[in-house]
Order: sequence, then structure tokens, then C-alpha cells
Amino acid sequence: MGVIKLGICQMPVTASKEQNLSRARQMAAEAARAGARVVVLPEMFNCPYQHEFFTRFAETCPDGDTFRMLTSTARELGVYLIGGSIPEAEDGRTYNTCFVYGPDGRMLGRQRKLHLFNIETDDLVFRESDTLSPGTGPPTVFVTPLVTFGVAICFDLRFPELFRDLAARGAELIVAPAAFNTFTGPPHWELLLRARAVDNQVFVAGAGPAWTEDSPYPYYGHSLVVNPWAEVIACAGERETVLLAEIDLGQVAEVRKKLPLHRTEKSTLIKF
Ligand SMILES: O=C(O)CCC(=O)C(=O)O
Repeated sequence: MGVIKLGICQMPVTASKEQNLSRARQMAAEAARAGARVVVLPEMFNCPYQHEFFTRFAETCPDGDTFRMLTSTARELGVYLIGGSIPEAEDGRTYNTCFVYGPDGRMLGRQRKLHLFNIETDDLVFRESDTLSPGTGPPTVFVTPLVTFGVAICFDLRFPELFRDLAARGAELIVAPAAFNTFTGPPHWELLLRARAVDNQVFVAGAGPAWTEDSPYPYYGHSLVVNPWAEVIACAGERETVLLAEIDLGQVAEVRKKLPLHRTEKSTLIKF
């Protein structure tokens, strides 16, 4: 059980795809220079979180500038690159998809967002399902020589059964590329990440875009890494930053030994 360094690129997202790709690459390089072996980008890192951009910026795997950037960055830096998410076009639909690359630049797999973010409050109205389609099928667990991890995208954080499933299938780390906002972020973001960590006794890492004065969306930032005891071990503010965290994977077994939640007998149903 090793200790790995994780780097989260809390980057600004602009209306220029080219600029977003180059910033993602630069920040991933900064994380790798600081020793990160696993680098994470935020949700919709190549595209503003707005409907008109989802279809306009969508790419079909494996062709497109974003795929080329992700594969060459992972290979040149020799890192596992968890490519946040991008709008992915397939069969006339658009998905919110995370593509994951190994240190040799090979794509290891993809994870589509399973639960679409629909919200209607006084502060924020947004319906992802107006333009995007949800992923289907069981979520992927990525088994690598470094770490076994799963990916859940943003709103997926609100569905504990997804995290339980990933943990039950061996994930020691669950990475959540996200784009929380300044309304639901303050009351819910840290709470959700810590809750998913304490439920499942895993590391949880959330990666959001940075807030800027001219952000096209009220990004919350505050990328966060939580250990299996639900303690925050690294936390960003709202601004652009590369957030680094040392992840001691031995803590997963340690915490599970101290508090064996998932080995207890199923409770007996008593009928009165
Ligand atoms: O769940 C929330 O409050 C935010 C979710 C979100 O922004 C997203 O899924 O993109």
C-alpha cells in the first residue's frame, strides 16, 4: 500500500476551447513537476457550463483536440490523467463524460455522468437534461498498479448508492470532477464529499473549476480531498490553483480495521 501524490487542477474555464486545453495542460505539468502521479481536471474543463457550449464544443471519441491533448499530456508527463469531463457526442446525443488516460497515453476508459443536474431555485435554474443525456450501465472501476479508483461526476455525489457500489467493487479512491456553484456549494459540497468518504471509508477527491470575475458560470471552486476518516486533507479556495494531496492508501485498510462497517452482520428484521 503506497503513498501517492494527487494533483487537482482548479483551472479557470473560458469560452475559448483552445485556451482551456492549453491551461489544463500547463496546470497538469505543474502538478506533475510537484510530484503528482495522478492528475485530475474539473467537470466540463474544456467548455463553459452553459447549454449553448455543450453541443458546440462536443467531440466524438477518439477524434478531436481534447482527446489529442489528454493523450499527449498523460504520456509526456507519465501520469494517470483523469480528464474531468467534456461534452461527448455519440449517436446524435451529448454526454457529460470523463475520459481516463494511463501514463503511456493510452485511454483506459470513460465514465459518463449518470445523474443529470436539474435544479430550480430562486438563485439558480439549470436543466442539464435539456441538452445532455445520462450515462447508463454500471460505473467503471479503474484498477491500476498505483491505485484502484472510480469516477463520479458532480451531481452523482448526491447518490450514495453509486459510491457504495464503487467501493464494494474495490475503489480506494473516488474522484469527482465537478462544477458546483456558489449557491449549493457552501451548504453541500464539503458535506457531500465527507459523507461519501465516511460512508465508504475511501478517499474522495473533488475537482472544480476556479471562480474568476468573468466566469461564465458561478463556479464555487474549493477543490477538496478527504481521507477515509472523513477528514479534509487538502482544500483550495475559489481561485485558480494546483491543489496537491498525499494519499496514503494504507489508511483505507486501517480505518476499516478500526471501524469494520462493511463486515458487520446484516441486521435482523424483527416483525412485531
Ligand atoms: O448538486 C449540485 O448542487 C451541483 C451539481 C452540479 O453543478 C453538476 O452536476 O454539474
